[in-house]
Amino acid sequence: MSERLSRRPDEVAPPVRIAHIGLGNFFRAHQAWYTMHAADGAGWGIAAFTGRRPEAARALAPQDGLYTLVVRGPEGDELEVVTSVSAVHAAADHAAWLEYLRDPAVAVVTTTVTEAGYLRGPDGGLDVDDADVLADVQTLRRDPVAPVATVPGKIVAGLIARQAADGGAITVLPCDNLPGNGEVVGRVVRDLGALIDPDLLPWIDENVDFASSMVDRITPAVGPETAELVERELGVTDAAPVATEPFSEWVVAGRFPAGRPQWETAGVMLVDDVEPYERRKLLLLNGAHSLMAYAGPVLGHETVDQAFADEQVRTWVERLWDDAEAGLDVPAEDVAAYREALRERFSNPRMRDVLGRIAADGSQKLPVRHVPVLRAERGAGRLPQGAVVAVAAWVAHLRGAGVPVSDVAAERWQRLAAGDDEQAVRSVLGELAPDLADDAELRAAVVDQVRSFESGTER
Ligand SMILES: NC(=O)c1ccc[n+]([C@@H]2O[C@H](COP(=O)([O-])OP(=O)(O)OC[C@H]3O[C@@H](n4cnc5c(N)ncnc54)[C@H](O)[C@@H]3O)[C@@H](O)[C@H]2O)c1
Ligand SMILES: O=P(O)(O)OC[C@@H](O)[C@@H](O)[C@H](O)[C@H](O)CO
Repeated sequence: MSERLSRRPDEVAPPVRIAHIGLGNFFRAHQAWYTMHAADGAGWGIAAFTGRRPEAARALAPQDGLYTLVVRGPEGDELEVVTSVSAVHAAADHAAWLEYLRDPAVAVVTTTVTEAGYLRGPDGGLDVDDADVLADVQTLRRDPVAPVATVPGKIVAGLIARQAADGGAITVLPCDNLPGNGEVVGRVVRDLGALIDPDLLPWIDENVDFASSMVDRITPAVGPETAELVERELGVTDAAPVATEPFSEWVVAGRFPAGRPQWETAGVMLVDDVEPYERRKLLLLNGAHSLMAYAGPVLGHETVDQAFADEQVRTWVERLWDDAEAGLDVPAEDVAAYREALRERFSNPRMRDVLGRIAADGSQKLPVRHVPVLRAERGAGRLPQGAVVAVAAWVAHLRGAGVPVSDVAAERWQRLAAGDDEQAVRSVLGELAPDLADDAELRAAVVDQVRSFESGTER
């Protein structure tokens, strides 16, 4: 067995200036990589906390935060050891979290905790009925430095600690696939802050910059072959390697009052408004991903490249892209180039991006990836066939077709989708977008498609 990957005695970890929650694969393939490649990256270390379970921190701590990023091109792999993660902590290490947030040198908090991790209620604000949120409210009212469990709870606790320590201004930069992710975080943090201490809100308004970002780099779950490859190629044991694709984009809008790495020198686009980029990515890439995640397994496919090689699936995806294009505020030639890049990215056979990864938490994703297209196209009097297939495939998935359901709100949505298919489609559409449930032509198209998925007549 080879030696464990770790820093040599002369290799100093960069000083911590970023605190991150969600030590998953994507953070390690994306934000940590950009930070390392920034011209001033040697001055920007990241203290990364797991979101819930401690395993990722346990794997990375003996490696001093180092891990190998395997970039899987269609022809071969490139390996690189990422050095920007200076410290790793389990989610439960709340004292360490507060200490970083008190430190004026820490200028940015980033998050990758999935769409569900922000705990939004039906109106987009904090879900104040959620048991974990309620528990955090009680805890923080009792003792602002006591351990809390939710992401909004941790951010609020950190801001309370920073205010008390006079740590100064800071940026919170979410990196999850959510439109207006900065606004989303700003809202849940303020909602929670108001329940703990109304005096916190003016401090937040003055000192906290909620920045937004569009993030893009397809990063599949990691299998054992990745560690075997690292061992073979680099001659070290790495308990936490990550595999990703060559393509990468990060578009960021924020004020960064306490500073930030020179991310633009590593290819990050700093803009005033991320919305057009975000919309393009969510409707085209993520919309197609979700369509394939529900429809692909019904047709016998396990991975994105297998599904995309199926002529029927590809036709649906192209149709979905046609449907979405009308609602994009991006020049037509950019959309054409983006679609062409997606065709290549989805066809990369070496990624082995399993559809089950993408299928999780559809209840958080369809409202963002498909409902805007359904609304816009129905408003224009057209029937968007691609979005119809995506919704129908999700309904069939909730009813037992394809990969097993894994969703934070599985019980509620499976209940809505159960029983008579016409009623099921009406209920699911009504919950996704009440205005769409009254649309008989749309309902009929979705019902037809659900029936063909369930009867196997797609083949
Ligand atoms: N993987 C990708 O291709 C990709 C690309 C762009 C954006 N993203 C964004 O990154 C997120 C994470 O993807 P990943 O590939 O790193 O997944 P992952 O499974 O490797 O990591 C998920 C991370 O989220 C944390 N988490 C999950 N639920 C949480 C909760 N309720 N509260 C707190 N933390 C929670 C986990 O602890 C873990 O750290 C995605 O949901 C997406 O929004 C992923
Ligand atoms: O990460 P999620 O769960 O929001 O969505 C699943 C995929 O669509 C997503 O991870 C893409 O791979 C990613 O957004 C590409 O940048």
